[in-house]
Amino acid sequence: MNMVVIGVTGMPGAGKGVVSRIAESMGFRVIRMGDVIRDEARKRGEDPGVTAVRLREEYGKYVVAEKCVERIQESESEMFLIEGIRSPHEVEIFRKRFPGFRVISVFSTRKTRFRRLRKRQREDDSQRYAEFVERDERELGFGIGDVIATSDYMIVNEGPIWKIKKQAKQILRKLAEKGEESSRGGQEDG
Ligand SMILES: Nc1ncnc2c1ncn2[C@@H]1O[C@H](COP(=O)(O)OP(=O)(O)OP(=O)(O)O)[C@@H](O)[C@H]1O
Repeated sequence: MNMVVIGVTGMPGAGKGVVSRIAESMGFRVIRMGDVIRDEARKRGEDPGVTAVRLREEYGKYVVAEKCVERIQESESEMFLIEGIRSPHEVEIFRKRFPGFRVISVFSTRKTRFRRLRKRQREDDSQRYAEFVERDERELGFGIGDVIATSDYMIVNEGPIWKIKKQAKQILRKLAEKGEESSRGGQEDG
């Protein structure tokens, strides 16, 4: 089977994690760009938001994507899902390294996302709307809007959770099958 590499993008709280967990249950190896940054932030004793910006300043805009490529190349798996793509430069890297790379974006309104994050309460989740908006702005500054606008698939996640799970499963199954077809010499549809 040919390697299948899929990227997932979306604003904070949109539901990327839900898609990743479905992918994991289908046998995908999930690589979280946020974890790459959080690991580094922990080492530096910094806030992950600060590290995200500094890493790019210190090593350039490709650094997080390059770290993900390394993790993929070191792995034995055949199917990968990269969660948390934030810039068109990152997409460029993955497209170059992995032919057939596809991007799925997840969209939810700001109102819905804030409500979800307030409930989730992860270390970098804000209880204050102003902080939440600041985080949104930071992500938009990386060019995530362009990645969403040019994605190959879009899931609108405003309904019940089973709905996004079902849609994610359908898309992932299709992309996994494509990987199998191309390894048998089938045509890719571009
Ligand atoms: N359709 C939904 N209905 C109810 N809860 C949902 C739905 N989608 C996501 N959630 C919940 O909202 C929270 C945020 O979703 P998730 O963690 O997947 O977002 P994310 O896009 O990965 O955000 P981040 O970039 O901040 O990690 C989670 O607790 C998740 O379980």
